[in-house]
Amino acid sequence: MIELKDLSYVRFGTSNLEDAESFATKCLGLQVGEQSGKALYLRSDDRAHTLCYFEGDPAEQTVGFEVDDEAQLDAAAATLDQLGHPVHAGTAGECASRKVKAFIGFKDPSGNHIELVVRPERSGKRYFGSRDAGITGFSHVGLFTSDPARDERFWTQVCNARVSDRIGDVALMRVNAIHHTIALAPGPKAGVHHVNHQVESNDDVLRSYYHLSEKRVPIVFGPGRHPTSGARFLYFRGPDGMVFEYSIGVDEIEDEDTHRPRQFGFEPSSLCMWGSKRNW
Ligand SMILES: O=C/C=C/C(C(=O)O)=C(/O)C(=O)O
Ligand SMILES: [Fe+2]
Repeated sequence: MIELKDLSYVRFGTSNLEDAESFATKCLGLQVGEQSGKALYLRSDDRAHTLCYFEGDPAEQTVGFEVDDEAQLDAAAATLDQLGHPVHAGTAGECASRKVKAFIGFKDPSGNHIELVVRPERSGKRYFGSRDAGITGFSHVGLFTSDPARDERFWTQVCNARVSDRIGDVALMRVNAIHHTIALAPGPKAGVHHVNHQVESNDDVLRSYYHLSEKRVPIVFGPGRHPTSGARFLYFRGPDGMVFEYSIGVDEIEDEDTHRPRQFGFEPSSLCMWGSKRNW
Protein backbone atom coordinates (compact mmCIF):
# COMPACT_ATOMS: atom_id res chain seq x y z
CA MET A 1 0.00 0.00 0.00
CA ILE A 2 1.38 3.42 -1.00
CA GLU A 3 0.91 5.69 2.02
CA LEU A 4 0.26 9.23 0.81
CA LYS A 5 0.71 11.69 3.66
CA ASP A 6 -0.29 14.97 2.06
CA LEU A 7 -0.48 16.88 -1.15
CA SER A 8 2.83 18.57 -1.81
CA TYR A 9 2.69 20.66 -4.98
CA VAL A 10 1.37 21.15 -8.47
CA ARG A 11 3.64 21.95 -11.41
CA PHE A 12 2.23 23.63 -14.48
CA GLY A 13 3.89 24.40 -17.79
CA THR A 14 2.91 27.79 -19.15
CA SER A 15 3.57 29.65 -22.36
CA ASN A 16 3.64 33.00 -20.55
CA LEU A 17 5.46 33.03 -17.23
CA GLU A 18 4.89 36.78 -16.78
CA ASP A 19 1.12 36.40 -17.07
CA ALA A 20 1.21 33.43 -14.72
CA GLU A 21 3.12 35.50 -12.14
CA SER A 22 0.73 38.39 -12.47
CA PHE A 23 -2.29 36.12 -11.93
CA ALA A 24 -0.68 34.19 -9.07
CA THR A 25 0.26 37.33 -7.16
CA LYS A 26 -2.39 39.94 -8.04
CA CYS A 27 -5.39 37.64 -8.35
CA LEU A 28 -4.80 34.36 -6.52
CA GLY A 29 -2.71 35.97 -3.79
CA LEU A 30 0.26 33.60 -3.54
CA GLN A 31 3.76 34.71 -2.55
CA VAL A 32 6.72 34.41 -4.88
CA GLY A 33 9.18 32.19 -3.03
CA GLU A 34 11.75 32.12 -5.77
CA GLN A 35 12.10 32.93 -9.43
CA SER A 36 14.89 30.93 -10.96
CA GLY A 37 15.40 31.12 -14.70
CA LYS A 38 12.38 29.69 -16.33
CA ALA A 39 10.57 28.59 -13.17
CA LEU A 40 8.46 30.50 -10.68
CA TYR A 41 7.97 29.02 -7.20
CA LEU A 42 4.88 30.15 -5.34
CA ARG A 43 4.04 29.74 -1.68
CA SER A 44 0.65 29.39 0.02
CA ASP A 45 1.74 28.12 3.45
CA ASP A 46 4.87 27.23 5.39
CA ARG A 47 6.31 25.20 2.54
CA ALA A 48 8.99 26.59 0.21
CA HIS A 49 6.51 26.18 -2.64
CA THR A 50 3.19 24.53 -3.40
CA LEU A 51 2.79 25.71 -7.01
CA CYS A 52 5.49 25.90 -9.65
CA TYR A 53 4.95 27.48 -13.05
CA PHE A 54 7.65 26.73 -15.58
CA GLU A 55 8.11 27.79 -19.17
CA GLY A 56 6.65 24.93 -21.17
CA ASP A 57 3.60 23.26 -22.58
CA PRO A 58 0.45 23.97 -20.48
CA ALA A 59 -0.51 20.33 -21.03
CA GLU A 60 2.40 19.43 -18.71
CA GLN A 61 0.63 19.20 -15.37
CA THR A 62 1.97 17.25 -12.42
CA VAL A 63 0.70 16.67 -8.89
CA GLY A 64 3.14 15.81 -6.10
CA PHE A 65 2.23 13.87 -2.94
CA GLU A 66 4.44 13.46 0.10
CA VAL A 67 5.38 10.03 1.44
CA ASP A 68 7.23 9.40 4.69
CA ASP A 69 10.73 8.42 3.69
CA GLU A 70 12.95 6.87 1.04
CA ALA A 71 12.08 3.32 2.12
CA GLN A 72 8.42 4.10 1.36
CA LEU A 73 9.47 5.61 -1.95
CA ASP A 74 11.36 2.44 -2.92
CA ALA A 75 8.43 0.26 -1.87
CA ALA A 76 6.05 2.47 -3.88
CA ALA A 77 8.31 2.20 -6.94
CA ALA A 78 8.31 -1.61 -6.65
CA THR A 79 4.50 -1.74 -6.28
CA LEU A 80 3.92 0.54 -9.27
CA ASP A 81 6.43 -1.33 -11.38
CA GLN A 82 4.76 -4.63 -10.54
CA LEU A 83 1.39 -3.19 -11.57
CA GLY A 84 2.82 -2.09 -14.93
CA HIS A 85 3.17 1.64 -14.29
CA PRO A 86 6.58 2.75 -15.61
CA VAL A 87 8.40 4.63 -12.82
CA HIS A 88 10.95 7.41 -13.24
CA ALA A 89 13.35 8.11 -10.37
CA GLY A 90 14.07 11.83 -10.12
CA THR A 91 17.63 12.89 -10.94
CA ALA A 92 19.52 15.23 -8.61
CA GLY A 93 18.68 18.16 -10.89
CA GLU A 94 14.99 17.22 -11.03
CA CYS A 95 14.90 16.87 -7.23
CA ALA A 96 16.45 20.33 -6.88
CA SER A 97 13.87 21.79 -9.24
CA ARG A 98 11.11 20.36 -7.03
CA LYS A 99 12.85 21.30 -3.76
CA VAL A 100 12.62 17.72 -2.48
CA LYS A 101 15.15 15.17 -1.25
CA ALA A 102 13.94 12.44 -3.64
CA PHE A 103 10.96 11.63 -5.84
CA ILE A 104 9.54 9.16 -8.31
CA GLY A 105 7.19 9.97 -11.19
CA PHE A 106 4.54 7.78 -12.79
CA LYS A 107 1.15 8.01 -14.47
CA ASP A 108 -2.11 7.01 -12.79
CA PRO A 109 -4.50 4.79 -14.80
CA SER A 110 -6.04 7.85 -16.53
CA GLY A 111 -2.58 9.13 -17.49
CA ASN A 112 -2.26 11.88 -14.86
CA HIS A 113 1.36 12.74 -14.04
CA ILE A 114 1.90 11.99 -10.38
CA GLU A 115 5.05 12.39 -8.30
CA LEU A 116 5.72 10.91 -4.88
CA VAL A 117 8.17 13.02 -2.93
CA VAL A 118 10.28 12.75 0.20
CA ARG A 119 11.27 15.69 2.40
CA PRO A 120 9.76 18.64 0.54
CA GLU A 121 11.45 21.84 1.66
CA ARG A 122 9.79 24.04 4.24
CA SER A 123 10.58 27.67 4.90
CA GLY A 124 11.38 29.36 8.18
CA LYS A 125 9.83 32.50 6.72
CA ARG A 126 6.15 33.00 7.37
CA TYR A 127 3.95 32.84 4.26
CA PHE A 128 2.92 36.39 3.45
CA GLY A 129 0.50 36.59 0.53
CA SER A 130 1.00 39.20 -2.12
CA ARG A 131 -2.58 40.33 -1.58
CA ASP A 132 -4.91 39.80 1.35
CA ALA A 133 -6.80 36.77 -0.02
CA GLY A 134 -6.82 35.10 3.41
CA ILE A 135 -5.14 31.94 2.08
CA THR A 136 -4.27 29.46 4.82
CA GLY A 137 -2.88 26.68 2.63
CA PHE A 138 -2.89 24.44 -0.40
CA SER A 139 -5.52 21.79 0.23
CA HIS A 140 -6.75 19.60 -2.64
CA VAL A 141 -6.74 18.92 -6.35
CA GLY A 142 -9.31 17.62 -8.79
CA LEU A 143 -7.91 15.09 -11.25
CA PHE A 144 -9.55 14.21 -14.53
CA THR A 145 -10.47 10.58 -14.90
CA SER A 146 -11.51 8.57 -17.93
CA ASP A 147 -12.95 5.84 -15.68
CA PRO A 148 -14.01 6.93 -12.15
CA ALA A 149 -14.53 3.39 -10.80
CA ARG A 150 -11.12 2.18 -12.03
CA ASP A 151 -9.33 5.27 -10.72
CA GLU A 152 -11.11 5.06 -7.37
CA ARG A 153 -9.75 1.50 -7.10
CA PHE A 154 -6.23 2.72 -7.92
CA TRP A 155 -6.25 5.51 -5.34
CA THR A 156 -7.91 3.43 -2.62
CA GLN A 157 -6.40 -0.02 -3.18
CA VAL A 158 -2.90 0.71 -4.49
CA CYS A 159 -2.68 3.91 -2.44
CA ASN A 160 -4.17 4.67 0.97
CA ALA A 161 -6.91 7.10 -0.12
CA ARG A 162 -10.33 6.60 1.47
CA VAL A 163 -13.63 7.71 -0.06
CA SER A 164 -15.33 10.40 2.03
CA ASP A 165 -18.34 10.93 -0.26
CA ARG A 166 -19.46 10.20 -3.80
CA ILE A 167 -21.42 12.32 -6.25
CA GLY A 168 -22.77 9.78 -8.73
CA ASP A 169 -19.71 7.61 -9.35
CA VAL A 170 -17.30 10.44 -8.62
CA ALA A 171 -15.28 10.01 -5.45
CA LEU A 172 -14.00 12.67 -3.06
CA MET A 173 -11.07 10.97 -1.33
CA ARG A 174 -8.99 11.77 1.72
CA VAL A 175 -5.48 10.75 2.65
CA ASN A 176 -5.67 12.27 6.13
CA ALA A 177 -8.46 13.69 8.29
CA ILE A 178 -9.41 16.41 5.78
CA HIS A 179 -12.59 15.49 3.88
CA HIS A 180 -10.78 15.28 0.55
CA THR A 181 -7.35 15.75 -0.95
CA ILE A 182 -8.17 14.20 -4.33
CA ALA A 183 -11.43 14.69 -6.22
CA LEU A 184 -11.95 12.68 -9.39
CA ALA A 185 -13.69 14.48 -12.24
CA PRO A 186 -14.78 12.63 -15.38
CA GLY A 187 -13.16 14.16 -18.47
CA PRO A 188 -11.86 13.29 -21.90
CA LYS A 189 -8.17 13.68 -21.15
CA ALA A 190 -5.80 13.48 -18.23
CA GLY A 191 -4.83 16.59 -16.28
CA VAL A 192 -5.65 18.74 -13.29
CA HIS A 193 -9.33 19.65 -13.04
CA HIS A 194 -8.89 22.30 -10.34
CA VAL A 195 -6.56 23.45 -7.57
CA ASN A 196 -7.94 24.33 -4.14
CA HIS A 197 -6.56 26.73 -1.55
CA GLN A 198 -8.24 27.14 1.80
CA VAL A 199 -9.00 30.63 3.06
CA GLU A 200 -9.62 31.89 6.56
CA SER A 201 -13.27 32.90 6.50
CA ASN A 202 -16.51 33.24 4.54
CA ASP A 203 -15.63 36.92 4.24
CA ASP A 204 -12.49 35.98 2.28
CA VAL A 205 -14.54 33.99 -0.23
CA LEU A 206 -16.91 36.90 -0.83
CA ARG A 207 -14.17 39.54 -0.76
CA SER A 208 -12.35 37.60 -3.48
CA TYR A 209 -15.55 37.29 -5.49
CA TYR A 210 -15.64 41.10 -5.74
CA HIS A 211 -11.88 41.50 -6.15
CA LEU A 212 -11.66 38.94 -8.97
CA SER A 213 -14.81 40.20 -10.68
CA GLU A 214 -13.32 43.69 -10.74
CA LYS A 215 -10.14 42.28 -12.28
CA ARG A 216 -12.28 40.52 -14.91
CA VAL A 217 -11.14 37.08 -13.81
CA PRO A 218 -13.80 34.62 -15.07
CA ILE A 219 -15.80 33.26 -12.11
CA VAL A 220 -16.95 29.78 -13.11
CA PHE A 221 -18.79 28.55 -9.99
CA GLY A 222 -20.02 30.19 -6.82
CA PRO A 223 -20.04 31.78 -4.40
CA GLY A 224 -21.67 28.62 -3.16
CA ARG A 225 -21.60 25.81 -0.62
CA HIS A 226 -20.78 22.16 -1.26
CA PRO A 227 -23.16 19.80 0.57
CA THR A 228 -20.41 17.16 0.49
CA SER A 229 -17.60 18.80 2.49
CA GLY A 230 -19.76 21.65 3.77
CA ALA A 231 -17.24 24.16 2.36
CA ARG A 232 -18.20 27.62 1.12
CA PHE A 233 -16.46 28.10 -2.21
CA LEU A 234 -15.54 30.19 -5.24
CA TYR A 235 -14.06 28.80 -8.47
CA PHE A 236 -12.36 30.98 -11.09
CA ARG A 237 -10.14 30.59 -14.13
CA GLY A 238 -6.41 31.29 -14.20
CA PRO A 239 -3.63 31.00 -16.79
CA ASP A 240 -4.02 28.45 -19.57
CA GLY A 241 -7.64 27.87 -18.51
CA MET A 242 -6.77 26.21 -15.19
CA VAL A 243 -9.52 26.46 -12.59
CA PHE A 244 -8.65 27.54 -9.03
CA GLU A 245 -10.90 27.27 -5.98
CA TYR A 246 -10.96 29.04 -2.65
CA SER A 247 -12.89 27.34 0.09
CA ILE A 248 -13.45 27.55 3.80
CA GLY A 249 -14.93 25.07 6.24
CA VAL A 250 -14.07 21.71 4.68
CA ASP A 251 -15.20 19.01 7.12
CA GLU A 252 -12.77 16.74 8.87
CA ILE A 253 -13.57 13.06 9.20
CA GLU A 254 -13.78 12.47 12.93
CA ASP A 255 -13.68 8.71 13.07
CA GLU A 256 -11.76 6.77 10.43
CA ASP A 257 -13.25 3.48 11.59
CA THR A 258 -16.90 4.41 11.46
CA HIS A 259 -17.09 6.91 8.59
CA ARG A 260 -19.22 5.68 5.71
CA PRO A 261 -19.16 7.56 2.39
CA ARG A 262 -22.44 9.26 1.60
CA GLN A 263 -23.92 8.87 -1.86
CA PHE A 264 -25.13 12.07 -3.55
CA GLY A 265 -27.01 12.11 -6.85
CA PHE A 266 -25.16 13.48 -9.88
CA GLU A 267 -27.22 16.69 -10.04
CA PRO A 268 -26.64 20.42 -9.49
CA SER A 269 -27.91 20.44 -5.89
CA SER A 270 -25.17 17.93 -4.99
CA LEU A 271 -22.56 20.42 -6.20
CA CYS A 272 -24.01 23.54 -4.56
CA MET A 273 -26.67 23.70 -1.86
CA TRP A 274 -27.23 27.45 -2.41
CA GLY A 275 -28.21 27.12 -6.08
CA SER A 276 -25.06 28.39 -7.79
CA LYS A 277 -24.60 26.73 -11.19
CA ARG A 278 -21.28 25.39 -12.40
CA ASN A 279 -20.20 27.16 -15.52
CA TRP A 280 -17.33 25.01 -16.84
O1 LIG B 1 -18.80 19.73 -7.07
C1 LIG B 1 -18.59 19.11 -6.02
C2 LIG B 1 -17.47 19.48 -5.27
C3 LIG B 1 -17.23 19.07 -4.03
C4 LIG B 1 -16.14 19.56 -3.25
C5 LIG B 1 -16.34 19.67 -1.81
O2 LIG B 1 -17.18 18.91 -1.27
O3 LIG B 1 -15.66 20.47 -1.16
C6 LIG B 1 -14.96 19.96 -3.80
O4 LIG B 1 -14.22 20.89 -3.30
C7 LIG B 1 -14.35 19.31 -4.96
O5 LIG B 1 -14.85 18.35 -5.52
O6 LIG B 1 -13.31 19.77 -5.34
FE1 LIG C 1 -12.62 21.42 -4.80
